[in-house]
Amino acid sequence: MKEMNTDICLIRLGNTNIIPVLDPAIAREMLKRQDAIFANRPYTVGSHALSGGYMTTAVVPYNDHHSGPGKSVNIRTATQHYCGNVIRKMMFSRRFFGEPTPDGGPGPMEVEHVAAVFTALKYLYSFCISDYLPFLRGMNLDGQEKIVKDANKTIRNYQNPIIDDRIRQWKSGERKEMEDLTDVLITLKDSDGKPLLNADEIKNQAAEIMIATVDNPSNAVEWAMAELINQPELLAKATEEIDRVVGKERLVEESDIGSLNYVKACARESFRLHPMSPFNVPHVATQDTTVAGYFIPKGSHAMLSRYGLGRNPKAWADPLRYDPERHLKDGVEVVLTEHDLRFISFSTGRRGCVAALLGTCMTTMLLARLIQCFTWSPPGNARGIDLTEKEDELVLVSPLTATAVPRLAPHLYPTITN
Ligand code: HEM
Repeated sequence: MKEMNTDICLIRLGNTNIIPVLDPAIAREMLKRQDAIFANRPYTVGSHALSGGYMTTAVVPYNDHHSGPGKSVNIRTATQHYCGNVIRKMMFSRRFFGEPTPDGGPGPMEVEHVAAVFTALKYLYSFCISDYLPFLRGMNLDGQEKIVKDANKTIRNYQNPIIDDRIRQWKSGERKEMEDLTDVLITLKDSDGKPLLNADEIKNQAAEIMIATVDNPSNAVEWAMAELINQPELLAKATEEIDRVVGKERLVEESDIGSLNYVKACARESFRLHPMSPFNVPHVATQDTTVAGYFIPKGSHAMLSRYGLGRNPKAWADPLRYDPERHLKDGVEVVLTEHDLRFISFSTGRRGCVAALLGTCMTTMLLARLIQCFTWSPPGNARGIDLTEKEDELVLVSPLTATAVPRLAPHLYPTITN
């Protein structure tokens, strides 16, 4: 893929009639502005929002089993809801919708919100006949349109009232300070100083950000944990690195990420071997081009195989083996981006992910905290984790469940408030 003609301009297709596509220019501007908002705070966006996961308290209630044999934890719930918490905090200044469960776990409203986001994501990559024959739109021939519309409605039912209220606050002058990404979207201006986005556009962008954030980090961390629990010697190395860099007196912070090379190598290996989806989002060539000797006529749909690239034996020795150490080189910092496309994490180029830094922070922080905070083993009497993939998706066939025993002092497991 290195031979790719850089003049090629790729744009994105796929269920776009139903799921809005975030304009990358707006996204970049937004992320830039967001940095500025948080720069004046005593915390960075990362350390504030990223510590908002459930993994230390709610999913693994500390007092239940600190000195006991440990408790079974659904790691998929923890990783998916962590991502939901982080992006809701950044978008709407609130981690949760509704009330949590009595033990502090994700309550029914958040479960519904996050589930709807994952449903929308699942169908983003599906072949949908009306994407190719638009006159079929609205007929719900393959059932996908209704599923995605319902999911989209659920997402918006939670988000849109907050956005409407926020627009009202800005109009009435009640709100003057920017707090989060909703404020950024509302106050973006065009070159004439007029609001860049109307209410519907803001709602579309918010829905897109929610959809863009949650699947990759949560899936990569779930797979990394499954692989590491099955290879305890690798888990021990990651734990040793965290204890050496961070110690056991405080939690991993965003500022530690640069030094956690082994943990990042584990996450990077997870992106290589276990991508969230078999293909990158579809693109279309806007002009004739040649890639690796193959002529690609204008208008062709280009689907890069995430699965195929990451497991290509020409690029990776023993490609099916989970081996984080293949990414370690003396004196070189491990990153989760891969611009040579030997596998796809954030992709690259004009339509590559706009949030590689945030995605790296979320993934590394989540994985590092899970490893730092608990000693993990297979659940019950199981001898290992079943690494079978689901038949129609690349996720683990069943949500990863493992036994967790806290390994830090009790005061380091704070109760998270909104
Ligand atoms: C580990 C985390 C993440 C990974 C691995 C990831 C990966 C990707 C990939 C593979 C694409 C498609 C690129 C292409 O079409 O070639 C993409 C696009 C995108 N991502 Fe991410 N992403 C992550 C997190 C995020 C987050 C946190 C946000 C926003 C807050 C985000 C926003 C976007 C947007 C807006 C696009 C569309 C860009 C465009 O179409 O031009 N991503 N991401």
